[in-house]
Amino acid sequence: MLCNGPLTRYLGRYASLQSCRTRTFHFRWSSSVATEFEGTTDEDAYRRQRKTEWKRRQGGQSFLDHLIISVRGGKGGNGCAAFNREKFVPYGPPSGGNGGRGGDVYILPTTELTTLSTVAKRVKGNPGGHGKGAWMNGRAGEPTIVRVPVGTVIRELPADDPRRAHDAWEAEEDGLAHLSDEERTRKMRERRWVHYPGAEEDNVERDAFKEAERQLYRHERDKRLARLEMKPEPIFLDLAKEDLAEGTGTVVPTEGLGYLIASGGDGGLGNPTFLTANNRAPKFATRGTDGHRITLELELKILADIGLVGYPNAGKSTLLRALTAGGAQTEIAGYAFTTLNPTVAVVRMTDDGRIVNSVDEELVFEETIVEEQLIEERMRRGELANALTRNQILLTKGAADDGDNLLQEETFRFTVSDNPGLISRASENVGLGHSFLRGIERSLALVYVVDLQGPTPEEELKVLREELEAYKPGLSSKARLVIANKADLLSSDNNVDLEAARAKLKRLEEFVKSDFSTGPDQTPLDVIPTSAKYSQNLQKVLINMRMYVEEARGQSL
Ligand SMILES: Nc1nc2c(ncn2[C@@H]2O[C@H](COP(=O)(O)OP(=O)(O)OP(=O)(O)O)[C@@H](O)[C@H]2O)c(=O)[nH]1
Ligand SMILES: [Mg+2]
Repeated sequence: MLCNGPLTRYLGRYASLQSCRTRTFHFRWSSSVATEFEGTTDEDAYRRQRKTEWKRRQGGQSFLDHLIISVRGGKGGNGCAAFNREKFVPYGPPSGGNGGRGGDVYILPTTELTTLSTVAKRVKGNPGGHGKGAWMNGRAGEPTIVRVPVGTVIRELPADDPRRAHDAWEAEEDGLAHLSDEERTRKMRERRWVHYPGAEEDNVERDAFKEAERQLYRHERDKRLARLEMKPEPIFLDLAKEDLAEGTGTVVPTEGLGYLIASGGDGGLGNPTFLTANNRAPKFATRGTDGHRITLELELKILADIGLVGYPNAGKSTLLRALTAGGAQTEIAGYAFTTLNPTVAVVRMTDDGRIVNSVDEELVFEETIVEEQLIEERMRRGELANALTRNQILLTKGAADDGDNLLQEETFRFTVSDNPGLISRASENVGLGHSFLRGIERSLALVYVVDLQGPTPEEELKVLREELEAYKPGLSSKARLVIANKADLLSSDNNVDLEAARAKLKRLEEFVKSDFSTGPDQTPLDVIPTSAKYSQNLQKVLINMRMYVEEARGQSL
C-alpha cells in the first residue's frame, strides 16, 4: 500500500531531484576542472579560431564596409510659459525663457577606426534644454560627433530612394493621415504649444492664441517652401584623410568637430514673445522643433598607398608588423583567415630604407599568442616595472651610438594595408569572399606576398592574379612586387636542401619574369625574398615600395 502512496511519490521525486542536482554539480565540477587544465592560452586560441570559422561561414558578408545610417539633429528645448512673481508685485510680466537649440550632428574621420562596425545605425543629436521661469533660457544641446574611419565615402540618399527615412514634415503627415479633422488639430497643437498650467482650454478659445497659431503655421510653411526652392545639394563627402582640410565634398568642415550633417531643431519661444498690446498675459509658449533628418550611405574604401595581397598564412600581417617595427597591432597566427578585416598602418622610413625608431635591429615578430605569453611572463617576473619607454631606449641608444640613432630622420611616409587571405574561387564567396578587395581598389600599388616554403608559390601567384581580375578587370595591373616570404625557413639551420631551396626561388623568379609584368613597357615584377618574422631583407622592400608610391603619386598629380 505504502509503495504506491503519496509518500513514495514524494520520495521518488526527491530522489530524482537529488540525482539531477548531483548531475548538475558533477557537470559544473568537471567544466571548472577542464578550464583549469586547459590553460587560458589554449582557450584563447580556440576562441579566436571559432571567430574565424564563424566569419568564414558568413561568406564575407559580415565584413562591414557598407552601412546606411539615419541621422537626426537634436530636438530644440521647449519655451516656457511663466509669470514673474515678486513680493508686492501681484501680476508680474510674462517671464518664460526660450528653449535651447537642439544639438547638431557632425561626422569626423579618424584613423583610430578601421571598420564601420562601431558606427551606430541611428544617431540622434542631444536635445536642447527647456526654458524656465525668471527669463531663463534653456541651454543649447551639445554637438554629437559620429566618428568614422578615414577612407569613408558618404552620400546622402536621394529623395526617391525607398531606404531614406522621412523628414520631420513627412513624418508628421504620416502620423496624422487617418485622423479626423478635430483629432488632427488637437495633435498638431499638442506638438507645438506649451500652455500655462490649467490654461489650455481657455487659451484655444482666445483670438490672441489663434492669431499666434496662424503665424506659426505661416512661418513653418515659408520655411519648408524656402527649403524646397533652395534644393540643397545632397551631401557627398570623401573622407580620404584625417586632416579636415583635405577632405573633399559638399560640406565645409568645422575645426575640431568635423562636417555638419544634421543641424539641431530651433528652441521654442517663451511666453514673453507673445506679449502684445491686447494680450498682456499670454499663457502659452511654443515647443522646440525637431532636428534635421537625413539618411546617409557610408562606404568604406580604405585608402592605403600599398595593399598586400596573398594566400592565408603567407605572412601578410607579420610583414605589416615588421614594416612598422611593431607599430601595427595586427593579429598573427598559424591558421588560415586570422585577419578578418583590412588594417592600414603608416610606414615611416629613413632615406636609406630603414624603419624610423626601430630600436632593435634584430626584431622578431612571433605569433600574437606567443608574444602575449612572453609579455605576461616578463610581467610576472617584474621586468616591466623598470622597463624603459621607447623614447628612453632611443635616447640611451642614441647616446651610446654618438647620437647616430637620433639622426634617424623620417624622409618618406606611406600607408600599407594588410588584408584577409585571398584563395582560389574567392570570387564565388569561398573563404572570406573577396568583398574586402573593395578596400584596396584605390591603392596606388599592390604587392603579392607568397609563402616560399609552400610547394608551388607560382601557382599561388596565378590564383591571386585571377582572383583580382575576377573582382575587377585590370586590378592586377597595379601589382608591382612579389614578396617571397618565410625565406628564413630555407636556411641551412632548418635542415633543408639549400640547393633545392635556391632552385625554387630561381624558378619563381623565372616564372614571374616570363608571366608577370607591369606597365606599358612590360617590365617584369620585382621578386624579393624576405623573412617578415625575423625582419630580414626589409630594407630592399621598403626602398622598392617608396619607388612605386612616388611614381604613382607623380602620375596622379
Ligand atoms: N618562419 C617564418 N614564419 C613566418 C614568417 N612570416 C610569418 N610567419 C608565420 O606564418 C604564420 C602566418 O602568419 P600571418 O602573418 O598571420 O599570415 P597572414 O598572411 O596574415 O594570414 P591570414 O591573416 O590568415 O591571411 C604565423 O605562424 C607566422 O608566425 C616568416 O618570415 N618566417
Ligand atoms: Mg593576417
